[in-house]
Amino acid sequence: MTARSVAMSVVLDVHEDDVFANLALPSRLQQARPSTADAAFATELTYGTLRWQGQYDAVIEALASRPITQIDPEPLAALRIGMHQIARMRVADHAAVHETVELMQGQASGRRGFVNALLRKTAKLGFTTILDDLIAERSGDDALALQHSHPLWILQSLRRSLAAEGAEAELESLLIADNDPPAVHLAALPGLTTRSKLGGTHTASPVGAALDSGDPASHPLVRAQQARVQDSGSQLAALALVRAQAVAKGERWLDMCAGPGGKAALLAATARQAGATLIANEVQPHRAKLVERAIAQFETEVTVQDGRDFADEPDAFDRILVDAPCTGIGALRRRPESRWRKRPSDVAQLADLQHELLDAALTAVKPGGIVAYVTCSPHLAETSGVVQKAIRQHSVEVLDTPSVITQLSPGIELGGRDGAVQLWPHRHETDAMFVQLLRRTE
Ligand SMILES: C[S@@+](CC[C@H](N)C(=O)[O-])C[C@H]1O[C@@H](n2cnc3c(N)ncnc32)[C@H](O)[C@@H]1O
Repeated sequence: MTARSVAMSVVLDVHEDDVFANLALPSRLQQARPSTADAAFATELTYGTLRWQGQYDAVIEALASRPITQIDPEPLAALRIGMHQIARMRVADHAAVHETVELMQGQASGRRGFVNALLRKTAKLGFTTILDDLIAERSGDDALALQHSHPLWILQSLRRSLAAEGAEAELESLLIADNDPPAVHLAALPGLTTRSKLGGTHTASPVGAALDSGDPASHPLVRAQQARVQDSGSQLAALALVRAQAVAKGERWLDMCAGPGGKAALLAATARQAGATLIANEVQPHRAKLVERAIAQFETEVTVQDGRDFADEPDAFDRILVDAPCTGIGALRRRPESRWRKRPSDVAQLADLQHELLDAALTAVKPGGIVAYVTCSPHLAETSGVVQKAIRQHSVEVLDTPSVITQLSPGIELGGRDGAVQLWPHRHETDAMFVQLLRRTE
């Protein structure tokens, strides 16, 4: 398999079978065993194509004079990866066209001809010229969405979320950051290693470092299970639960939605140091297995149940992390295809589930105990909306989350948000994590 055919097969599977590119690509590369340079080429071609798909589809539709939905999957995948080579990779136009059409070997000649003609036309007219004309035909958020390859509904929900903290002017910086492949962040597991041993540069998290380059899986401390790959925003969110108030020996902690176990590992390491006990829960059995693997060294119990059922265990925990299932639109940098997969209709359904999970947590936590409500989405319906509803229904004190995060990350610049913290890729170089700490007061 060549680098291009690896990219083509992943792009096709992402659309046809809903696979995740960050899982499919490594396994395809393992089978193909390309050189380091070819692996890098395949990675850039796959992720870049998925990230900028909004622009490529607009150009394809304009040149083909028909909607994307009327183009068969194979020619569409070939056109998308051909466009990415022409638009954003250092590949000569003739090579981009020729090599991409080669990927269509075995396909009907009509399909090959169609891909060939459209890519040639793109190269001849110039991708940027075609795109600029399309952007000029639109206005306002429609134009911005095309320019930055975001679905309109996501762009508008990001706009509303920034506006809620008086920072709407930062929207374009955020859209640019969303399209920037993020640096790999490591977390030093407390009690096992320290961040000064990780190398790289320090991040916003007190246990975090950003790697300049290299494969994180071969980092000696990752191999020794003393450090993990984890976004610094996620690190801060997990540590905020611990830092919210002093930990007493013997405390019981619950990570209600733990899969695949990133925050659970950080909490388990911290719990061991502090003399607390963590239970990590996950509803999906295959994700619970990932949690078991992530925290195997900590003798932490993993349960497999619906988090909402913890409502049947009132006053059982001193601290609960509700890292709720969400649209994930705060982590677009890491999951290039996710922006095209989510629908606006997902939000209301998720917000109901998020509310039920937070509701259960506020019952299962002891009076005086802490709940951290966390999402990797800044959407107001998934963040403040869920928290406000819970506050109306429970006796809780809304804790000053910004001051807890500032203790963890002195000097961090946080926007005002009713006691909550919203992190942003463009400002903090983290995913757009939302964190709200609540103390049960009854
Ligand atoms: C945002 S992810 C959690 C990420 C995790 N905390 C970490 O840091 O690795 C949300 C998780 O919640 C799980 N989930 C979804 N519905 C749930 C439910 N009703 N009860 C418990 N977990 C649920 C999902 O399967 C997913 O693994």
